[in-house]
Amino acid sequence: MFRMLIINPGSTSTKIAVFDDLNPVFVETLRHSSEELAPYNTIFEQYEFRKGVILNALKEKNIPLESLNAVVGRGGLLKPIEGGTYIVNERMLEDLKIGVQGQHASNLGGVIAYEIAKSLNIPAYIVDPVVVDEMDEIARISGMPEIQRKSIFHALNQKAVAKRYAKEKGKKYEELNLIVAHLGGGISVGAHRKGRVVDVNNALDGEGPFSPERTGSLPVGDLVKMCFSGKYTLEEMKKKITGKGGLMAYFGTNDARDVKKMMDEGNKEAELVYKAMAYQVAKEIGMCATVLKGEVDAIILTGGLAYGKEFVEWIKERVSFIAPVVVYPGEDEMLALAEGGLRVLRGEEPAKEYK
Ligand SMILES: Nc1ncnc2c1ncn2[C@@H]1O[C@H](COP(=O)(O)OP(=O)(O)O)[C@@H](O)[C@H]1O
Ligand SMILES: CCCC(=O)OP(=O)(O)O
Repeated sequence: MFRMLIINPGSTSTKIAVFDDLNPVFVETLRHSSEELAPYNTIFEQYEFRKGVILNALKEKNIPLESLNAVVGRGGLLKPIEGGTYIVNERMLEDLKIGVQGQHASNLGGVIAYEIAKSLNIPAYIVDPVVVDEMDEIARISGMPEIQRKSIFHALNQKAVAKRYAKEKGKKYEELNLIVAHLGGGISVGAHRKGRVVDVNNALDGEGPFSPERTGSLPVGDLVKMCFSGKYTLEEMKKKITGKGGLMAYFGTNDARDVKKMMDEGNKEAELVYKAMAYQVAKEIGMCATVLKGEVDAIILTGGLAYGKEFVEWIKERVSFIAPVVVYPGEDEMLALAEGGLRVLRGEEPAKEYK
């Protein structure tokens, strides 16, 4: 039996679990409000806070660190790589620390996993990081030669729920065409063609639907004017797009439940913006249907926002004509991380090396 600590830092939460093989000993989601994270200017500044939260959870559950055989973290903004389980090595650590493709909480997954594992002399892994890249060449063309579209998305959960759906239908993931919308702090909508995510919006950096804390795509001309208005620094503009965009910008909260409450209390702006977020998700799903030439076996809605019944209904009413809609609220990421770690610990596959 192998005992693994699983670490999954998201933009609005830290998810922690301990698995004995594939049996969860405990799984916990600690949500972080925007106020709680406000004092930290960079993701890396959150290191001690997030690590502390993880070590406290282990202490509270009376799980001795020495009982662990490996630590598995959600992987961050590395260079584009193929999916799979990677050993955390020095080169990866460096790229996670500098944020070679940007800043996101998942960068801390590998770093914290490495630090905890190092002190125990056990291995640290990451699985299917947010930079898994299976995009078709045609999808990379942006319309401006200097800019290429990038694959940055909830690869771990999108793949995990797509495989779960396939299993439930008695099919192979590689036999199906699926559209998966991960609705979390960031939102990504991916076109999965026969087991490959051939197109997906960059969920981090100004593409796709707006989300609890991101703007998604914006009218480019207006954005350029704002950038050159002299009112904002580069850092301020970046924060407006990622971290302080979307629901945060309109209402000062990244918690969709707060916005729902405002809507229920009669706030018309809250209703309009919450509905607009669902509208943009539906439009993105429609785009993915064209990528798959209309041959779509199912549309899967997942992530924290998929717990919102109205939110799901607003999407469904616009996309149900494309294919059956299946809802898996929350995520399957913790089990997917444990599965990825265990395959390597059991010697079923070698850990990949990040170069
Ligand atoms: N019951 C619910 N109804 C509506 N939204 C919810 C519910 N539970 C969580 N959420 C929203 O889901 C979002 C976080 O999703 P999650 O997938 O956990 O994010 P991340 O992993 O990116 O931090 C937050 O905006 C949160 O308010
Ligand atoms: C960086 C892409 C994945 C993402 O947006 O994750 P969160 O929703 O956890 O912020």
